[in-house]
Amino acid sequence: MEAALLKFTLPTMAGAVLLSLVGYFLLRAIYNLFFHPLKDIPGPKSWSATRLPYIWALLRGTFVHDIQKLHRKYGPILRIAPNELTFTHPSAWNDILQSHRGRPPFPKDPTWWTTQRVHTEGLLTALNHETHARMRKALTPGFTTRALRSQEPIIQRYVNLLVERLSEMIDSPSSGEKDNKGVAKAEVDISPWFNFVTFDIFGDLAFGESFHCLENSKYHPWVAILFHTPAMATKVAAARFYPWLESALFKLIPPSLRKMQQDHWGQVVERVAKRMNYEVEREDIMSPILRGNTKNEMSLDDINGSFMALVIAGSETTATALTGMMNYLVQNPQYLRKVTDEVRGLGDDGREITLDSLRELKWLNAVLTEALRLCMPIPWILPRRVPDAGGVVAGVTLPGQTLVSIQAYAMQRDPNYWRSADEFLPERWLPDASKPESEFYTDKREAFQPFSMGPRICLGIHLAWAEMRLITTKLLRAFDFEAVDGKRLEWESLKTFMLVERKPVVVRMRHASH
Ligand code: HEM
Repeated sequence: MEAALLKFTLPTMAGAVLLSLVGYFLLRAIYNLFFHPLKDIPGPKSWSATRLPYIWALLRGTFVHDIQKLHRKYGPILRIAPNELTFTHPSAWNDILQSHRGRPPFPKDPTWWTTQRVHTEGLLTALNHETHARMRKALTPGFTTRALRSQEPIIQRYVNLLVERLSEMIDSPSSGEKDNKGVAKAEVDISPWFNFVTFDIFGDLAFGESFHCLENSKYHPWVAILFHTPAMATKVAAARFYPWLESALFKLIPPSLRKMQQDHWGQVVERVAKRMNYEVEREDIMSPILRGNTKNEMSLDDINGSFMALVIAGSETTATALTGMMNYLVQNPQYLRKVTDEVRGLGDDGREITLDSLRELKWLNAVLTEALRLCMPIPWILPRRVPDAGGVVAGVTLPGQTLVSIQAYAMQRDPNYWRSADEFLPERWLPDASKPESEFYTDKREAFQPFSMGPRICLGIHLAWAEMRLITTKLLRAFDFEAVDGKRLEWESLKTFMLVERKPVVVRMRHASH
């Protein structure tokens, strides 16, 4: 009798729970569509009603491209979840990220930034405005143009090593070959080489020792782990939208990946401790922190947490921009010729090419800027949370707690702002392009903020420019580059998990013919 009752009640109860859940979701969806304060903001109904399409796009890595299509359809202000909007309106940069009349910028949304369980808070993950400002003040002296000058020999050393290693590849019987005129050549996937050089530079600048990626022609095991981090962080964030599911979803992350993360954190802590325990003769990023930290502005946890994030922020981004630039240059040989002629025109008197000599080169800066426009390394500025008092973005008054983000990739390719928006046209950044007679005169340059703005503007902007200019210049002076038929990469096909997916960019290289 009892068994029969159990048989009857269990399915009934399960059915009742399921029905209540469906009912709850249905009622929420109806509320979100017809009664929510954001109900009048344009956007697809399915995205406005529930967060499921958003999460699905995140997990598939198609988020940035899906949203780009939605912006084209619905305009620059778009509802992409019940309580979340995203913008391709240029004024969103200023409205969201700058301080206004004494109120700080909108804080980062904890869903994305709450420190993962294994490590401590740092500059990138600090949500509180005062904590962020304190850390930023302590870290900034290592990233000024003055600091960069004293760091230049380190950067030069690794860029020279990059050239040497690629040169060996052309001459090596295993990777190179001879063309029908007897000239040595090699087909090289250039993409990892940009990572090798930026990781090695950053390792030396931050921890006083290289990761030896260039020497070994492969990623340091620690660096390899970093490639999993953005995809994993995306999954963690997706799980956080349903807090009651979070623990269960965390368990889906493979234990091997969790262990990797813990090992990585352990290695950051070890490297930071090692660097803090010895004096270096040259200036690096850590020097000003150690010198200026007399009142303990940065605790050891703060330093560890900040350097953990800096390794990715400081290398993967620059490598993505360089990869994108090379991909577009080999597919557009007319611009490759122009910038190559320019950097080879710097002369060859045996003296080192200095960073200062590259600042004003117009084609060099134009191709890099155009690459940043089309291949934005951070395609989506992650959501900020409107404070309780509410706020205004792009002229729309928003209730407190609304999430707001900026679609940099979509904005930088929006035909409403850019002439021939999807085409690689570096001349739009030449000085003459700002004259009324130029076809690019109407380009909306304020829509382009590759390093963001406000108190959280990229800390490494000077270092990024220095690396991009020097690496491009030295490569183009040393080698002739060419596209390889059948191996062309379409940048638009790359997925995004916070950062842009990396795929081979195969180029044919020869020693420079001049
Ligand atoms: C082309 C290369 C780079 C691009 C396009 C880039 C872009 C950006 C953007 C858009 C942000 C703002 C993200 C946000 O607030 O959500 C940012 C922040 C940041 N970047 Fe970069 N970045 C680059 C290279 C670097 C380098 C080389 C470093 C350091 C070595 C660096 C360190 C940082 C740090 C620490 C932050 C956080 C700043 C803060 O919250 O105060 N970045 N970057």
